[in-house]
Amino acid sequence: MASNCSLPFVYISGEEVRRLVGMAELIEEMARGLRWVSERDEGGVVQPVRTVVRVDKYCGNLGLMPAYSSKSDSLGAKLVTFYPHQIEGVPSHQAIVIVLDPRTGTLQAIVDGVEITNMRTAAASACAARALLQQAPRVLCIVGSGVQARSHAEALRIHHSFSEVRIWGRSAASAQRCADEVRAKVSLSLPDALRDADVVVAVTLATEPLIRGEWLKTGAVVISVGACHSDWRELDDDVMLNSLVTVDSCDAAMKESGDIIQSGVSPSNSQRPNCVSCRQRYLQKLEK
Ligand SMILES: NC(=O)C1=CN([C@@H]2O[C@H](COP(=O)(O)OP(=O)(O)OC[C@H]3O[C@@H](n4cnc5c(N)ncnc54)[C@H](O)[C@@H]3O)[C@@H](O)[C@H]2O)C=CC1
Ligand SMILES: O=C(O)C1=NCCCC1
Repeated sequence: MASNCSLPFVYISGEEVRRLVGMAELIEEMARGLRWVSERDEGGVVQPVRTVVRVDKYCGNLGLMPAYSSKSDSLGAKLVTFYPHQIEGVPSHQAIVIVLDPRTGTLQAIVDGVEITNMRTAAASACAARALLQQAPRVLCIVGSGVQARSHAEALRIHHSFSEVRIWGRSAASAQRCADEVRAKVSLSLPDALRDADVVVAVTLATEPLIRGEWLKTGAVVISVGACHSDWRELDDDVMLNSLVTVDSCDAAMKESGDIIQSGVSPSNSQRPNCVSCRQRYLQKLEK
């Protein structure tokens, strides 16, 4: 169902989102949006770090994510729940997005946010890979075999032709299903999956470090998507302390990224420029 014309606003389903938005186009939109965010005041984006309401009784979380962009003149908010202890048949992440008229504040649309979250997250990772890779990558390793594993396999192939895509999952059966769906190879051992990988995507709900620095190729680009809670981890201290750590928002990373908070990496340390705009300045400095 695309919309209900008897309502004063439209409802856009996940299927409709998928039909209306292509991944390649979304990657370009994300690149534009990330640039505006990095430009701070000049970019015209007002996007406070999200508020996360903990639903401790059920080990759940509710994220409230409002934003306004003056350049695209768009106003809205996403409400997202993430419940790491999955119940069979219930997605671990569920969301809706509301779109408001920026001139009046009137509700214009309610959009299913599940598909948006799946696609947008992977599109942002594809932008990061494109910006950070120094040369054409050969091997992609995806750690995790859920929804984000699938969307990342799609998004990262748009700008790169990998000769090998590997999937590792803690459940071999789930990794195999995911690998079959995305035309990848399943790896039963994590160190083997990571060996010589040029791009590594971490998309699990792990709460303890899974990926060790000693298993990574020097120069690998590691895209950390999970561990988006101060209590969660995916990367060990070796990875965090011996890498150039680049984030989209220093404020959000310092509040939410378990890998950054618990390893003690500081985005304010100028020797390790950690946000996209700091990195751009750093790269310019290197070129001089
Ligand atoms: N940074 C961002 O903007 C976003 C981050 N995420 C995060 O990405 C991660 C993946 O999300 P989805 O694919 O949607 O979730 P999902 O529930 O579809 O898949 C999660 C995967 O993690 C695996 N897993 C769970 N616990 C594990 C453990 N201890 N060790 C190894 N694997 C484990 C599961 O078996 C499953 O393969 C989550 O942490 C999620 O919160 C999701 C959306 C946006
Ligand atoms: O940005 C998002 O959307 C999410 N981030 C962290 C986990 C829930 C969804």
